[in-house]
Amino acid sequence: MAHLLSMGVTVSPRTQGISSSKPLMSVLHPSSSVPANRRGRDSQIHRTQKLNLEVSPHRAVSAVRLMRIELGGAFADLLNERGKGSGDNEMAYVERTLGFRTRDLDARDLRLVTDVVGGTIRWRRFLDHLIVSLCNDKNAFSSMEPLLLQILRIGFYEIVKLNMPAYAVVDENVRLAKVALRPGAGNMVNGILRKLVLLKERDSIPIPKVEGDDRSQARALATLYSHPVWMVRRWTKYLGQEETIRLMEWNNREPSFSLRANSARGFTRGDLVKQLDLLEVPYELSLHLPNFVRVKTGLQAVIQAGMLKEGKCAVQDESAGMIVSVLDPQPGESIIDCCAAPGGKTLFMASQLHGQGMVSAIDINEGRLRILQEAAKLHQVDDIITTICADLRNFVKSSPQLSDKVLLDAPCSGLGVLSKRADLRWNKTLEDLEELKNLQDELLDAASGLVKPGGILVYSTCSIDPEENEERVAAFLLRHPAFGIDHVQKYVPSDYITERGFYYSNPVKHCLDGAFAARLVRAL
Ligand SMILES: C[S@@+](CC[C@H](N)C(=O)[O-])C[C@H]1O[C@@H](n2cnc3c(N)ncnc32)[C@H](O)[C@@H]1O
Repeated sequence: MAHLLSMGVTVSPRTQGISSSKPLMSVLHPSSSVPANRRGRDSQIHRTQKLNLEVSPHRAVSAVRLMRIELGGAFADLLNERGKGSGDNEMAYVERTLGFRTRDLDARDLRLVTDVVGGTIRWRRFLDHLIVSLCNDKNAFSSMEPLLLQILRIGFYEIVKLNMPAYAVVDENVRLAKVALRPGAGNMVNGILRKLVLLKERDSIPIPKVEGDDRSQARALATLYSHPVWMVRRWTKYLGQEETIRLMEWNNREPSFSLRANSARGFTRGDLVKQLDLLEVPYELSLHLPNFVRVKTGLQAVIQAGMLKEGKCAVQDESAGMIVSVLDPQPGESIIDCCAAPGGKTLFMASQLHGQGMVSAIDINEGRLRILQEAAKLHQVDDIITTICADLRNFVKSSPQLSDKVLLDAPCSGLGVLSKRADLRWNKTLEDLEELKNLQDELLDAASGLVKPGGILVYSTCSIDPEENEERVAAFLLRHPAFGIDHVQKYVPSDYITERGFYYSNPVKHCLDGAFAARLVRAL
């Protein structure tokens, strides 16, 4: 289940003359790869010879992970069991990339890697603004080699945002640059970081001023709160400047997570709470969903205790859980989940059928669908889930099957989950949004063809953008007069209901991910 949480990262490659398809090792150390047949035989000697006890492990691991994310389009996997929980896996990357290992990561190092990688990605625009401001030669930034840039970003983040002891941060990052690159790189890191420390001591870090016309203000806010300018402009238009700032502050906070006890395995919220107590993981009970608890810290302990792997619980935001509440699955019903993978909502819906009924889970992505199938077995709901790998738009043409309830959890911009998906803000463009809107319309048309007369169609997204939400529903209703809005008052708390009777969770107001759902009923 942990991979359901993977943070897909495809930050556009900052190529700087380096092809993103080249392995990182060949980029940094072209001659140091070890032939596969020698690796086993020499591994013990190799491990000891390459061990570097001077470099701080969390910084080496963070720098390499940031490189993988930015150059390789790798997955951040901030919560992935293999990515984060296993120091061995990380260390193999470090060794392949930097040419040495550090001592193994302990629990504190692992927490620091999560904080530093997530924070450095979130604050990238702001950190780069500071780095550019402090470079003597402005070209130095644009031509900076990728590893050096990541080391600088880490140092800046640790000093400015984590308020870590400044001179220790300088020393550690200088050492990393010297060992991983060359002495000259260490000197450069030393010069820039020391400048930053001085400015911080004098309280004169160069902060952009929010002034001038709308465009200049948006640019300054985008730097100050580290978001793309287009997002700031768009949100200012819909929400006003104050709310936009609050939203960006929310997106920059460390996210909290919710766990859903898997009732299909007979595991209750009471059982979950007992286990969390044993693991000393602090939690709050969800006010709205009986199977959910919120955890701010300690998710790693839950993962390491094997609770996700055993299918006892799943990580699922309450905002996503309430989309299932809007659909309101009942035992005996036939449900089609049109864009199902990796299956968070499919599994929750299936658990509510108590073994009676059927969920058909359709998705175009075979790999993600496989994750769903495995999770369904773990969660002991595989007997009532059928997976279908298809483009929904084609599936509907060939399928005569009509269902009681249809969920279309549409592909969307993800603008409601930027606090959890640290990198997402840098991957999305305004053009993506336009393309997505067309796809959402086509998928809505297709999904509506699967609803039986009197049946329910739920359209949902994890976006806070009205053009992906209310506007898509309004356009759909114009095209499909046989459908009407079914007010969600019976299904979610009133605080989450919009004027038009849709479900909407607002990150700033509800301290959850942003999500939207419309419940539409087909005339008899
Ligand atoms: C927002 S995600 C679904 C998340 C899922 N409902 C959950 O709760 O885990 C959107 C999904 O739509 C799928 N998708 C995109 N285009 C599709 C299409 N034309 N037909 C079917 N599935 C599609 C993607 O592969 C992706 O898995």
